Amino acid sequence: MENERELEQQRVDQVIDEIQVQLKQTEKEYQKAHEETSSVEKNYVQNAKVNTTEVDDRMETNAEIQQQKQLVAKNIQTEQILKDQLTTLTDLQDTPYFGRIDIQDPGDPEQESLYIGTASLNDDHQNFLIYDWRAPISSVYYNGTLGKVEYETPAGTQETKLLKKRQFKIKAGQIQNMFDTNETVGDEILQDVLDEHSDEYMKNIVATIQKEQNDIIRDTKSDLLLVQGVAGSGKTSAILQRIAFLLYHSRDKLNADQIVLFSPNLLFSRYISDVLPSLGEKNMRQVTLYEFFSRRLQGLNVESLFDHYERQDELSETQKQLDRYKSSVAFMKRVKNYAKNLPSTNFEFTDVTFNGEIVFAKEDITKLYDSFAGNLTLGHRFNNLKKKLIKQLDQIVAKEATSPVIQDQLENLSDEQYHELLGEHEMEFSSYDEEQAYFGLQLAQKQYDTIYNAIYDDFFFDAYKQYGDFLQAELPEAFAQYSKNIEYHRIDLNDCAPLLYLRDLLTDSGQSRSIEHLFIDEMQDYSLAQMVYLRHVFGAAKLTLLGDSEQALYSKGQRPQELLQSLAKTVKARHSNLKLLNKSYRSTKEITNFMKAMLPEGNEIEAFTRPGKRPLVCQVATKDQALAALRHHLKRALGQYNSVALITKNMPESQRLYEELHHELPVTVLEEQDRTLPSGIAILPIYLAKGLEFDCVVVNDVSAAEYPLTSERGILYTICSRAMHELVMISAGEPSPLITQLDPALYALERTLPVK
Ligand SMILES: Nc1ncnc2c1ncn2[C@@H]1O[C@H](COP(=O)(O)OP(=O)(O)OP(=O)(O)O)[C@@H](O)[C@H]1O
Repeated sequence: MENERELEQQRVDQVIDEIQVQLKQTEKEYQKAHEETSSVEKNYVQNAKVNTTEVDDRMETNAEIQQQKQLVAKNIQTEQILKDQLTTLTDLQDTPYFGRIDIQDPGDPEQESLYIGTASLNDDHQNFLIYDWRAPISSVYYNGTLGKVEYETPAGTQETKLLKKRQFKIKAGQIQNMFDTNETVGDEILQDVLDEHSDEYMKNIVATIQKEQNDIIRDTKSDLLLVQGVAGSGKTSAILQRIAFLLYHSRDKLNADQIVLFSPNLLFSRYISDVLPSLGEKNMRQVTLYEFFSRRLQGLNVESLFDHYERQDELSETQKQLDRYKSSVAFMKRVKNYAKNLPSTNFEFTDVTFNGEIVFAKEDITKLYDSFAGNLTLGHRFNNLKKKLIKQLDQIVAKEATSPVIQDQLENLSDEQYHELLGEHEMEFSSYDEEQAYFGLQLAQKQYDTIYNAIYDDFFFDAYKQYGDFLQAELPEAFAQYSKNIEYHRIDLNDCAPLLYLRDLLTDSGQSRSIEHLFIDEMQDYSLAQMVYLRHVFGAAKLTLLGDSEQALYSKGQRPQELLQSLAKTVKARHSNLKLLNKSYRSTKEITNFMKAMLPEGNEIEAFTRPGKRPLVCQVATKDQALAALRHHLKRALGQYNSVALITKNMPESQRLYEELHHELPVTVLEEQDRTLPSGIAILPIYLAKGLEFDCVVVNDVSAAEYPLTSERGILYTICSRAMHELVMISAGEPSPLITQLDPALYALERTLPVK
């Protein structure tokens, strides 16, 4: 093997030589492109300043400017492509590849060695020096054990014989470790990766993708892919590598803007933001449910998922029941039914006013709407209404264009205003009058801009009132609270999806047909009603939903198969697929074994064999002692790890602990709008820690008083599962039954005797 290693190092050196040649070449091309862009830009600025007093001059300048503009845009694009190439080559220079497969195709006497890395590389003679990890043949590396193997290509299933599989760890161009493996992707390198301490950003996992994860990443057939995976099983990692794979697989048809990921919180959004760029791809669009609803309900304060969690404890049983109904598919069906059967006289239209005067009266709008045949679809009728209103507005504007006020403005038009009104258009006027008429109309239209926008944005229809009307008819018990909220410009989370659904159905709006893929992480936090709405919005998208029902903080999880069935029905999927991930990679074996014992069906969870300390339960007698223990462990962990988190059940507890600790320790409380993790110790409630991981997690109080109920299992489980290397739990008094019921061998118990 020593000899082999030398040979492999020689190859690495050769490939790096080639990379360096290409780097130099690309650098030159990039410089050239950059200079060209600068010179075209300079030209463009000078042209834009050309004298524009005469009409002919103005026209010519305008056409030229357009041309220059296009040229600049094209140059910038070329420059960007070259810049991306430079980044890829620079990354490859450090780690050209991580895997090798030796294969022999049927009927071919020769065997071939292929090397696999984060991007492909050819030499001048079109020899593949490195295969991209997403190339069809690369799947053999992740999937196959030695012997006959199959892999999917655009031309169909292919067969080959896998003779050797070799893994490398290469850093700064030097092979640090390499070995042959018969398994999918062997444990040793994975162990190495997982042993490392946490980082501010999540890393890509392409060198160590596991077979089950690979199946998720490369699934191109399902329109609903549901992944149910235990905490730390690589669900988030799988989605991100899947996005990179899809972008590669459909390079000509798909771009990153056509992919949306719903992420649990802003910290998470940033945490994962480096993975795709590290694979040479642009990031997909990311949004939290809160942002999504807030953008669609402008002017209202949308209740966030976090506020929603925080108020759970205050809700009466009746309110909880109402909430459950509003979250159901049945409720969304009622919304649809209501919309379908709504008589035009019950439409909540409103007056459209301009400078205090009514331009369109509510009654007239209703009459107009009523004039369209009832057999048209709702959307059609509404769109016809809009067109008609615009037409009527055009007439008002045309009249206004000849008014003395506008004529007066025309007289005093500056060059700047002239160009602004001309915009991007290339106009030729045969007479002075024609020119005046054109600009008169432009000025009048500008004046009425807000009204045009109001009509385009459906402001002549009051969706909030309409939903109130629906509630009164369908769920009168919920009406008072809803209208009080609206009065204060607020809306409960559970009202958002049904309200928007109603608005969209009645106004034929809100749908994003250009989105091809929708990903939802932490899907256990979404209600089925929200799923119905998201399906409605992203009607053309394929769905990938990832979750862990055990991490549902405030609701009971469903079994995966049942969940798939209800989701497939809800989103009307044709090819649904369920994938389970049972192996947990995040935490040490000891932490995973502790967590899994907490769950009734935890047996299915498999711990990755990375050894560490047993979780520590530190039982003390009083609150003061608990605080002292907390200080002690936080201080110790801070000296040892990159990231330490004190995770609480809710925000008030986080704030209280901050007050207790901030004089002595570098602690920061994280809020919902925070995007970055602080250095030092992060204090945060569990719902903000969703999807994140920390080297050491400290839990403030796991006493029976704090966690008396089995219904709180999800919370404790999710908190514990954020720990990679160490987990410390302080308990003021007897620990929760969720812990005492476990095999005592699973954790270390440290007791401080009560103070006499
Ligand atoms: N194949 C792999 N190779 C290397 N690291 C991996 C692999 N799979 C998962 N990991 C690591 O395990 C940790 C957990 O992964 P990830 O966050 O994707 O899991 P998850 O299932 O989304 O977790 P959770 O639901 O608990 O938030 C991450 O640090 C990730 O990098």
